[in-house]
Amino acid sequence: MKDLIKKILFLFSKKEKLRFLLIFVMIIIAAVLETLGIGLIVPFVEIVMNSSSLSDNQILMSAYELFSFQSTNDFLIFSAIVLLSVFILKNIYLLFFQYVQSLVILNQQNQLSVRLFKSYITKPYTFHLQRNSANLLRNINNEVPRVIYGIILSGFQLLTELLVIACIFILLITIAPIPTAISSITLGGSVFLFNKIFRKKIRALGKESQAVSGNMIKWINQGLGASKEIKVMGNERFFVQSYLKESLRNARINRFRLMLEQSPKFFLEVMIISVILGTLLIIILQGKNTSNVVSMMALFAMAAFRLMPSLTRVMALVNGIRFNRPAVDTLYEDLILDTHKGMIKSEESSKNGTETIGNRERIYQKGIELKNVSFRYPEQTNYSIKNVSLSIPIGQSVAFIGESGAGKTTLVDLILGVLEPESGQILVDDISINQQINIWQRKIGYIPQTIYLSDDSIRSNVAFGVDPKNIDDTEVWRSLEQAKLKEFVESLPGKLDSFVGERGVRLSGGQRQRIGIARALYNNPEILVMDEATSALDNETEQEIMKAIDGLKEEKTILIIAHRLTTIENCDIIFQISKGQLKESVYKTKDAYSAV
Ligand SMILES: Nc1ncnc2c1ncn2[C@@H]1O[C@H](COP(=O)(O)OP(=O)(O)OP(=O)(O)O)[C@@H](O)[C@H]1O
Repeated sequence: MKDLIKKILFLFSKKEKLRFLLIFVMIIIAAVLETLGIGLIVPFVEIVMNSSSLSDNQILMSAYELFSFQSTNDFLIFSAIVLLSVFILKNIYLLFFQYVQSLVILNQQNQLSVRLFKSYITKPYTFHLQRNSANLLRNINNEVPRVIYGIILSGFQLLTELLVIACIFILLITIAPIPTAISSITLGGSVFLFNKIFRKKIRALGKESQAVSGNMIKWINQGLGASKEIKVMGNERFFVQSYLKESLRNARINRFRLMLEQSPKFFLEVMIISVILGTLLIIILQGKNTSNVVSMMALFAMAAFRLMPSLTRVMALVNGIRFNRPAVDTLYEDLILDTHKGMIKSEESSKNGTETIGNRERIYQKGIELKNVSFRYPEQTNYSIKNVSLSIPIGQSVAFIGESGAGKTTLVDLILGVLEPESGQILVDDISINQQINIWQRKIGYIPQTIYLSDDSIRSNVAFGVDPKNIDDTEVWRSLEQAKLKEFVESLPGKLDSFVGERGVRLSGGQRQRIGIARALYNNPEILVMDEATSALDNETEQEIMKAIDGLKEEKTILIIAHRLTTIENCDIIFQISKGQLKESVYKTKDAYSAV
């Protein structure tokens, strides 16, 4: 419990917590108004049924005298107006409360989802290598609402119900201490036992439900994501069956959960009836007179009538909170990791703050230098890069070659700064890239092996992640021309506005690759990094693009990972990588040689 509260408090800022406190206060006022409304009906009905009861009620009598009513009927009309006004005010308040509650709750849900998305998108690349995107999607879309509704809102409702129960308990214990004490112990004990028996099961179900909902998204993602391969292989059935299996697990969990939600009601009814009967027997055995017994009976029956739904709700809410508990753990773990990382990052940037700002417009002059760099992927024992030292002078074009799995992509990812070396240093113009990561990455145009295209226009795919109102069409056309795609785009009826389809399905493999190249060139980067970017192209197109890239050689530093010798024939330096190590360096131009 303490741990749960600590984690919840961590998830929200001080301002957000205050907003929740406001909701809680408003819930209590709503409960008081609800009770007041019901409470006022009883004396009103009493006066209607029997006007002489007016003189028995001190409060009513003083109101009667204060306003100097002439007859009971006048007083009745007045009471009816008061009662109606209380109900109108109460309902206006409740409407207002519902509005504030949905405003705060939905806003909080929104804020937490955005915070989580931001945290995922800014996490190190290694985080994404280890986590399945289906689970991240589930956390943002399903787990956040589970925390907001299943924990926060349920928590407030639980507190309100406990408050009501406490009030009724105080009332009962002052009127009939012994029967109340005995019945409370019996009832409380059995509720405690019931909870103890099912506590672990509910928590386990909550955890399982979390895993299952992630798996369900995963199977849909995989099935729809590889629809072509699946069609060709004809194994649609496997994916449908795998989804069905998870979906059935989900149904079983929900069936269990619903049973556990419903069963307290039946369990409590039996318990309350036994307690009332037991209490009556105690009262009778205590030898009190019959009229006293009848009024006690009425009191206990009324209390039971009010307590029953409250207790049922308390148990259902406690179960719900337990079921949804794993969602808090997941968000907490993902966000606390982010906070620590964020703290390190902000410390680093403040340390180098002056340098970072001062060099925003800097142009690299010397080169990139790797000093004894080693790297291992998380949870791996083998090093993917071992003790690599090399220099890349600015303005040179460099090729990385080597067998499949040699470590070329890993080495380039280290230079890009998306992976961090376990040991060694990567310097650009004698400064570690860690200390200038934002500036460094802004200077790079990167073309990966597989280009991710969004279901958007060619314009937005080339100027990827740029606000549409800031996109410069001249630059888009310029980069399309450099990527040898201008003619094709000009031939399309929609030109730059043409949509490429999900993951670019409306384009050929080569066209997709060239959009990727245009994207990397859009910002006119100083450094161009190509990871087998032309491997999907036919020889002729590749030659054409490489010619265009060669044309950029004067102004850019170019890093290319390539398999085909034709791709690298014009490079100044060739680094051969083998089993994570630098096996050979070939310097083809005098310039490159002297610069190293
Ligand atoms: N996310 C990862 N987790 C664990 N090991 C990885 C991961 N990515 C790559 N590796 C391993 O690191 C080594 C180097 O991989 P890398 O992708 O850098 O090779 P490569 O030379 O680019 O190969 P290719 O030419 O086939 O693309 C390989 O042994 C690979 O299995």
